[in-house]
Amino acid sequence: MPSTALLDALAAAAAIAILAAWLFRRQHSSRLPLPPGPPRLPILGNALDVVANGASQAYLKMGQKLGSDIICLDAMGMHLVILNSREAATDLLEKRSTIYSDRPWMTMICELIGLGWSLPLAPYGDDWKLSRKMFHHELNLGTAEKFRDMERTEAHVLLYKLLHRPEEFLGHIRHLVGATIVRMAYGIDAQPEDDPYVRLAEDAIQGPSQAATPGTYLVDTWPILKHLPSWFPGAGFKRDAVEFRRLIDTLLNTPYENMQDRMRKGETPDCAASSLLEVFGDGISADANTERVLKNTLASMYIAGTDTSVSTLSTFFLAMVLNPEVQAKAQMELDAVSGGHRLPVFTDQVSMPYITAIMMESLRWKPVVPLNLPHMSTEGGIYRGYYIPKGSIVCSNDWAILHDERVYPNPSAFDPDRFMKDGAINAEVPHPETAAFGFGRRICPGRYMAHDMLWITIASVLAIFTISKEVNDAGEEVMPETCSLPGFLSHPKPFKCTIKPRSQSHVALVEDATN
Ligand code: HEM
Repeated sequence: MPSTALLDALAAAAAIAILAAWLFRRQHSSRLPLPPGPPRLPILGNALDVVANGASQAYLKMGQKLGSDIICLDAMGMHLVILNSREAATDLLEKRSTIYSDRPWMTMICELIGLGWSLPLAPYGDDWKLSRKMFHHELNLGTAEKFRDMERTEAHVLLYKLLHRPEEFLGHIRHLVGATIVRMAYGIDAQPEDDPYVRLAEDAIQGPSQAATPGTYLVDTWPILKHLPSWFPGAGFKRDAVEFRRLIDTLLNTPYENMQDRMRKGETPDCAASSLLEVFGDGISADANTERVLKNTLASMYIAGTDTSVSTLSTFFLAMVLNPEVQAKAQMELDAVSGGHRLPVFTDQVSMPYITAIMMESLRWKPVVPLNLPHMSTEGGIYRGYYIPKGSIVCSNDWAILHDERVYPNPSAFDPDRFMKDGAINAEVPHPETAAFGFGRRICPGRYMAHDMLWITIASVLAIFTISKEVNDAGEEVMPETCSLPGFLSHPKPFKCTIKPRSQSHVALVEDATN
């Protein structure tokens, strides 16, 4: 039986431990305020201030009203921290990336649809690290260049289609991006029209894109609903999840199996899959864990790379419709370099800074992810005297950063000249890629490939075509709407335009390149 003295000592030790824990909590949480936020209601806190659509602009206004570039909504225990300036985003997401690189777990998309394995949604852990290593191996600044030939070929296919069915330009852009990524990831040459792999990939990401938009599914707010049986009234989300999961599983497995079949037959497709199997496996397969991560990595290229690139290219077309003078200036640059006798090549980049500036401005003017993908903190931390609790959801407001008028004067104008100085890109103006692709350890690993795909497509389209307003039956020009569709990824509202080749000799250039 323990002695009284021992019991006293234990009680004293317990009291000291409790006091120390209390002091620690007090020091690290309650004593310091959260970053500023709107007034909090009892129980609900700021739950009613969380914005689903148009969030980036609403949070910027909220910050301006509160006089702070960092704000915090405390919604029933969930802390949502918005970083409205480049400085705050860099300080937290980059300089303190060891603790701001996790992702929140969204019940519908991560668990029920099962996409928690995909790189953009994966928790910050070993699978994520291995997958980033694979991405880096294939798509870093140097290696991404090996995919340039296929990007150029797909740009030529786009030119051919624009020549023959210009009114379907949005579908053609979608095909260009899908075909490039399927070719790059699995070495599958997509058919020019209605390719089954491109179609599969497009179908498969539709449901998850919808599910990633906050507020679409109640189960993300009340995860307990996931236990409802699928026949239960109101449990339609469970039936949706089964269908979405089936498509995602097909996307994960079918193109990979196609690539492996070809390798077993002795083919060596030149693609990310075979190169990764060479480095991380035995050339044809890898151990079960590595192969699982490898398949996830390849499918993540498609899941994360398509809608984002399609959105930027749609923005480019919209900007050309609205800014004929920008287009004319770009064509002067193109003609001065190529004499109008050939299509652009990647080595032209150095002598075509204005084309690069148009690409930069397309990323800035309507950023694809206006409110960046959420990062989650794995530890509590103090920033500028505010306490940011562990488990906070931290989003950089990329729209606010890219529309900061101190950096980009008259930010709502599409003006590539803002990046130019003395006929070259002005290194003093921050490149929009430094925010449009996110921050820190979670920064987009496909950014170099995206840059190349966008550049060659923009240069090729402007070399051959003039894009202008749609003309209606009465012969009047129709102004396109410039608003974006709702959703966490921003897409310009679909619009019509006129796309005409600049001359017969330009038509001939396309025909030569695609015959
Ligand atoms: C214009 C094109 C693109 C834009 C604007 C874009 C933008 C972004 C942004 C903002 C993020 C989130 C970064 C963060 O959390 O801080 C991201 C993540 C990601 N992007 Fe991109 N992206 C583009 C193209 C691509 C392409 C072509 C690929 C692949 C081939 C790709 C693969 C990924 C992946 C896998 C992630 C998740 C990274 C992680 O969570 O660790 N992206 N992208």
